[in-house]
Amino acid sequence: MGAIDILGFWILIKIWTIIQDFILRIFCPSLIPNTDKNGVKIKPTWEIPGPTIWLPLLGDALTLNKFGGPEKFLDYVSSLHAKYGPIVKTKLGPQKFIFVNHPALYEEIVRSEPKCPVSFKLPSAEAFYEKHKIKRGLFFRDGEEWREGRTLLTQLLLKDTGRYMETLFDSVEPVLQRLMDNWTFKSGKSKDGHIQNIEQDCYEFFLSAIMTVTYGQHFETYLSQAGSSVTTLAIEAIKLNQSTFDLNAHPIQMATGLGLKCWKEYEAYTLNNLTIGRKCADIALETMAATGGSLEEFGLLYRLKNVCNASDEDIRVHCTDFTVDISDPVSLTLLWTLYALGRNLDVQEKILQEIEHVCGTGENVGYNDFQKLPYLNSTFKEVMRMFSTAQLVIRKNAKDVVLGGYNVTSDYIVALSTFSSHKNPALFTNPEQFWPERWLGEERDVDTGAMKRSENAYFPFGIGKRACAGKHLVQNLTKLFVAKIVQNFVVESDEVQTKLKIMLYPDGDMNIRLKPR
Ligand code: HEM
Repeated sequence: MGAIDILGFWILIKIWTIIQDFILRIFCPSLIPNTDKNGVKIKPTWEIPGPTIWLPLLGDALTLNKFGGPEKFLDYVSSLHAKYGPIVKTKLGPQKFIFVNHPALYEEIVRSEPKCPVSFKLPSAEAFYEKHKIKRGLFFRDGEEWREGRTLLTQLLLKDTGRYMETLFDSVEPVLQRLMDNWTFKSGKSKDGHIQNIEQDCYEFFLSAIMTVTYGQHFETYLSQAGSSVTTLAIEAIKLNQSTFDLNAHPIQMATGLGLKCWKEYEAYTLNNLTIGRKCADIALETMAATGGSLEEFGLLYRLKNVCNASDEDIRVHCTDFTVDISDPVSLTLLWTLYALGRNLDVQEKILQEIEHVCGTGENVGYNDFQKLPYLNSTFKEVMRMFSTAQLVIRKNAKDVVLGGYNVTSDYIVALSTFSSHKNPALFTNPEQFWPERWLGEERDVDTGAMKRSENAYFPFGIGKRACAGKHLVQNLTKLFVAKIVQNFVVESDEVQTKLKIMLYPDGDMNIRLKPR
């Protein structure tokens, strides 16, 4: 074979490779072998391990059903990781999922985030927006609109949190005291200290606390002028959560098209919430304009208007989010906190001893004390590890991304489960044990001495650029709550299992008993 023949053959092969690549790129883009910047081959999406999908319409829904259906979704995800490893591909109904469960993969997700990561919205929220086009806060924003809102909320809630936060949290003290009085009364009425309707009490406390922080101590006047009350908002928030769960268990087009009860309820509660929230913000804004106002009197509203220079429309939208849209994760966190304390009497005693040592017996614990209360801080971290109410962090990518050496096409949503990660025995010693001490030092493997815990495996408030903007607020509010509880009561609780209803719920009645100290 002469040199010309070899060259001809080589050219033919090259042309064939180009044609093959062209055909694959058009018809099966996920089959194209790719390489990363170090020349390492990137494997196609279909090579990601996962259950074989025999029924394209159902996907792996039958296996999920074997675990107990959508409420046991987290157990299903953990079983996939146990069987297939830290990166798993599956399909449930029409939705394609990639689940990841390793700190290195979370880091990759954060590293490859675009300037404005796209938010994941539940189908119910998308359908509501499609129909009503009401402007919403950060959760519902993307692109530049999100970036502007995020900059505003970062300035408001995550930066310069010293003296300003102290003032805000001081204003919560009377709200907390009212709750203690209510629970002292309720526990006295029952033989064993059982607190009736504790879930609603947690919602009412959170709503009162966040509204005090957002609008100042006169919030109840604005709320009543807007046509509602804390109790009504709490009851509707609980009902809204149920209808959101019911609605998302159906194909959304079917639910909206047939006007199913869950869609009608969801629509009515959401509309009502948004109307009340916006009215309340308007009334508070008018009152502040008329009186001049101060941080002590008008809380975040004052700061939004006078320090952050936010527009009235932005103020309406964000304050509505804080006050009528975020009650579920926080109220449930308070409930799980009581549960965890109730199962661990020794933890309550240690927190109380620490408080008495640092602040004195019976003294109010304030925002500035937290840095001197490491055991209280660790207890909060441990509650959020074991009972992280937002159990799934979801990313919807606008473009294909590379994860764990695989190309992940944009038709998949990428989901991280705190349930799987926070209970991974490779990363947390005895993960099923409630043990605040783990956060006080390093966790090391008993046999090898190697570092065990990875901070990156812990993400109760999400990861990357879209991580929770309200995390400081929640941390501090919950710590005030815990301090007050252990100063006033001994908490007891009966064991319950968990279930997923968008958020992490108790699977059964939460029996909390409070014995006054
Ligand atoms: C225990 C209570 C809470 C939990 C567990 C929680 C958790 C989360 C999580 C997991 C995300 C998504 C993060 C991601 O996708 O990576 C998020 C986003 C967000 N949270 Fe929270 N959150 C809580 C309370 C709050 C509160 C009280 C506020 C406001 C006062 C708040 C404001 C927000 C906002 C505005 C976003 C959207 C951020 C964005 O898209 O840029 N959260 N939260």
